[in-house]
Amino acid sequence: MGEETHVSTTAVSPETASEALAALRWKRPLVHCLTNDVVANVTANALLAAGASPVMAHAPEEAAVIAARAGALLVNIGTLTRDRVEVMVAAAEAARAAGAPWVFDPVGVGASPFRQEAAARILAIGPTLVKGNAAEIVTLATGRPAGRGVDSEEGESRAVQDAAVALARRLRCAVAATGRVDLVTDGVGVLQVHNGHALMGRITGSGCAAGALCAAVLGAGAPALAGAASALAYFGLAGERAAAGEPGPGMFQARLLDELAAVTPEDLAAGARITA
Ligand SMILES: Nc1ncnc2c1ncn2[C@@H]1O[C@H](COP(=O)(O)OP(=O)(O)O)[C@@H](O)[C@H]1O
Ligand SMILES: Cc1ncsc1CCOP(=O)(O)O
Ligand SMILES: [Mg+2]
Repeated sequence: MGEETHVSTTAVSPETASEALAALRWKRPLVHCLTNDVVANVTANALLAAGASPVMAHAPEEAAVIAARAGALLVNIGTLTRDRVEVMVAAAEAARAAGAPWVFDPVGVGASPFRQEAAARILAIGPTLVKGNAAEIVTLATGRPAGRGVDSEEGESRAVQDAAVALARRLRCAVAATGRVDLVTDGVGVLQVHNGHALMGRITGSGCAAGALCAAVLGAGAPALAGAASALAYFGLAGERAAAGEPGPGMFQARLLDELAAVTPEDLAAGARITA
């Protein structure tokens, strides 16, 4: 892939991130999650801790109805089945028709042709934001599987940024590629979110929670680029605080939930590290 150029965007200010969190706490958006079996519980807890209202509903009889009434929809393909693909397509179409933001998390998309084909169908509906780890974003952008299973193994590189920008341009939506530094782009500007801690990569469900928190912030009214960067800065700051004292992965996961609840908009104004 050749190198893409991007123009510099005004960095999302810590105040913008702070306002996004305040709006989330005020509006308490209903976030409909079509997510995987591994992380459903921790995702619901993360949304509740943040101040949003989660609902998990996979049944074909109701998924589209609930998606149309929710403040935002999350579509996460972590534990996909043929039936779930149909439910995801119907729910995403309903969210789009209702004008609600929806986030696509292509968990482990490089793991099998089945996931790649499902992702292509879902992406054709037009998500507001695609949020994946670096390998998942590279896979979607290039069509060549990267990563192993659901893990990234993709370092920061110009190739990841180029992939995110190319994908955003092709899909005409915002794209977030997570890792030690998260990249968020609308295909024109690129923001870097420096918040976070290495322990976040040692527990399952941190990427999935990041996608759910992005959906919550967008559901509270934030625009896609600034909203995704704000949500990732908030999550990263909670991770930094949870890692104080170097807990093991188990305690860290519990403390991460506590910190999602404890971080205030004022804390985020002081602690968000987002650059252009
Ligand atoms: N080494 C790291 N340093 C700081 N933050 C990290 C690190 N690894 C992951 N994160 C954070 O953890 C969350 C999940 O990212 P990632 O591990 O890339 O996703 P996934 O779990 O989908 O593979 C993101 O918010 C990201 O910023
Ligand atoms: C381990 C695993 N297997 C299928 S989905 C899943 C969870 C992935 O969670 P995350 O993307 O947040 O690491
Ligand atoms: Mg993930």
